[in-house]
Amino acid sequence: MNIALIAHDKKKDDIVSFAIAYEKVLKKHNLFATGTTGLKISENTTLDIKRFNSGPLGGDQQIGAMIAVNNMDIVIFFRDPLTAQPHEPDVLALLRLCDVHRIPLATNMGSAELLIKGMQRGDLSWRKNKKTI
Ligand SMILES: O=C(CO)COP(=O)(O)O
Repeated sequence: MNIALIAHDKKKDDIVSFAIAYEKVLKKHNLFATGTTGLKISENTTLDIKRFNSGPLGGDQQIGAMIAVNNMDIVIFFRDPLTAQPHEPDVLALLRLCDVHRIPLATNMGSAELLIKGMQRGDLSWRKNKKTI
């Protein structure tokens, strides 16, 4: 599976904790991240991650482009609902594309855990028959 990991600054500690907790599972998949999120995860785990630009510099859009061509299977995006982001339109566009293309999306730790556990038990195997909309 291709999995995107993204977090706003106040949620970086959460995504690092998540990556550490699920490192063994995540290691078996192709991981992608926005710039700073990917850096923090790399510094704290042994995970191999393809890093895109930082979010405000287009990283959300780069991940969105993968979603648009049906090349992303899961998006884990710990967004900060209490802080205005300079690139809010990009954030909304990314969330919107997940819904357009029916890509499983988790925006907090609880839902991310459910997604990963579901993936482990095969709940997302329908993603193997990747069809565009
Ligand atoms: O801003 C982000 C998502 O909208 C995340 O970007 P960074 O991982 O570069 O901090």
